[in-house]
Amino acid sequence: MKLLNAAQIRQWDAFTIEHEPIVSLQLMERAANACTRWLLQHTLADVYYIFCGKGNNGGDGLAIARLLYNSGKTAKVFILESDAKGSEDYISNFNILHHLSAIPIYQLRSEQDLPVIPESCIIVDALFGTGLNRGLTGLAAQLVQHLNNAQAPTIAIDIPSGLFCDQSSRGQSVIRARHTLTFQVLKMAFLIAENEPFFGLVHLMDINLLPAFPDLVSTPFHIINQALVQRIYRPRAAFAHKGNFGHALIIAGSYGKTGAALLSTRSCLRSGAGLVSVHVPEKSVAIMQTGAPEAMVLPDADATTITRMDYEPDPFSAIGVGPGIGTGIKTRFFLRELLERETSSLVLDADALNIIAENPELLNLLRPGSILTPHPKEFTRLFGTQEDDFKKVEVAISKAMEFNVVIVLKGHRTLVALPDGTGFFNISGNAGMAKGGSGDVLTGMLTSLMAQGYSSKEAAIMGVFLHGLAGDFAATARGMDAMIATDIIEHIGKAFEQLF
Ligand SMILES: NC(=O)C1=CN([C@@H]2O[C@H](COP(=O)(O)OP(=O)(O)OC[C@H]3O[C@@H](n4cnc5c(N)ncnc54)[C@H](O)[C@@H]3O)[C@@H](O)[C@H]2O)[C@@H](O)CC1
Ligand SMILES: Nc1ncnc2c1ncn2[C@@H]1O[C@H](COP(=O)(O)OP(=O)(O)O)[C@@H](O)[C@H]1O
Ligand SMILES: [K+]
Repeated sequence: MKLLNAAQIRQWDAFTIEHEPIVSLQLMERAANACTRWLLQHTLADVYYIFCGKGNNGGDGLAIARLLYNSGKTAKVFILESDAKGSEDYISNFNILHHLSAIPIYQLRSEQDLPVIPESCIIVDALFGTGLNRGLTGLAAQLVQHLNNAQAPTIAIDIPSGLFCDQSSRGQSVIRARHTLTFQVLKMAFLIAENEPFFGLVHLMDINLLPAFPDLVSTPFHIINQALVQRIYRPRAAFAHKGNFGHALIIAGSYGKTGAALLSTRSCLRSGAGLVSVHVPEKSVAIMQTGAPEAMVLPDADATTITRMDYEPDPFSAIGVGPGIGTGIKTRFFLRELLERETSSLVLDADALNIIAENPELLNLLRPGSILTPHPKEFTRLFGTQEDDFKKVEVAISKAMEFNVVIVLKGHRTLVALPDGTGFFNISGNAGMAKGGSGDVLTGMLTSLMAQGYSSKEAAIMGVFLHGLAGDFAATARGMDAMIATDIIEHIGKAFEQLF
């Protein structure tokens, strides 16, 4: 699914108005109706303090005030005054409201006008929407601070006021909403970690924009959804044999970190590979054979670390390397040798990435289409500190292009950055996965998918989606606090079932 920017969303509104046909004011009424329905269903308050700007976001707020009033609620409207005349639909809604004398309208012209806000009311933030074109200053910034200091919860309409849709809002005055009711589609701002304090829980309000529009525009950004992954997934043929599903090799573990090797191997086994081998330090062999009897074990010559390749890498259809291997000198030599000898693409995670970060020339040895799976700290070690999280997305994509690899920047909204310059955000997964071992599980899944012949782009998109979905099922079964990485593995099968 394409992730549109603010300008494209505006064009989509206009396209719908032109082709449906529907006039702009009716579209605003549709948007306000959807928000009002949500407010009536999900909030218990009788009194709503509705703060409006003079653009269309403010117009939404005025229409919501009227609809809440019609539903028996008390609505008080506060208008952030400016020299602006107000958008056409704002003015229309203002005129309707003006005739309804039961709804008080207060004009905010200076700090003295800022109202006392009762704890028991709901604040509706309709100051600025996707039309924000500069940071908030003056009375607007004071009002935002005033609302953020209030005890009453704030519901933002479309986007918290002051938050930019497509660029960083660091250092700006921004509404901190408990919920955001956003129209039709997610905005990029909601996928970026640094914005978490502002948008709260995001709810999509369907306003029936015409579905034909997104096909007409191009964007480098996409959202990974079930439909996309279903198109990638290839069901297993009934007459298939294990030779059809590749041979995956996991290189993982060191003394005290055999668990990382076990988690990657088990998740690799659970994700469909025909054969799975695992290269571990000699002392880990018995643990591996007991913990993952379906896998074949290649013992290292060294008792406690990975040091040597005593086998040819070529027979393996995919190799995943890194979880728990440490960054010791012999392991560093090993990784260099692997990168020099291996002719196909790899999945590189954890300490493999840390070794590369210390020896950046190794980046030039990566085969095209290799997958790197850094978490934010590993990403910083590899590619330096970025000034904000939007920049991080930009750098991930530019590095994917520069080194012709796939970069999976992990987090709540994992980004799959592709060498063709596009970026795919994953929206499955939950905070229960923020525990040691979850990343090892992802490495096993990606290696398994690559071994089965999925391209690195397909494997990365499908792998992060299934990993998150398995995490969501694990959270339902065990709870976010209690779930562990093993529970994610246990639910990989259920995640695959969603693709049939
Ligand atoms: N027909 C439509 O186009 C629809 C639009 N909708 C609403 O319209 C919103 C977008 O409306 P607009 O494009 O009018 O934009 P806004 O309502 O975000 O307001 C933009 C206005 O504020 C001014 N402004 C921007 N940044 C400012 C700043 N920092 N300080 C002071 N003034 C600033 C702009 O110059 C402009 O006049 C959406 O977020 C959504 O809420 C919805 O009603 C759905 C339908
Ligand atoms: N809050 C969260 N929401 C969704 N997914 C998360 C969250 N926290 C972590 N994850 C996922 O769990 C995995 C953690 O990986 P990583 O940090 O490498 O862990 P590990 O140390 O176990 O290897 C990533 O795939 C990440 O996307
Ligand atoms: K808003």
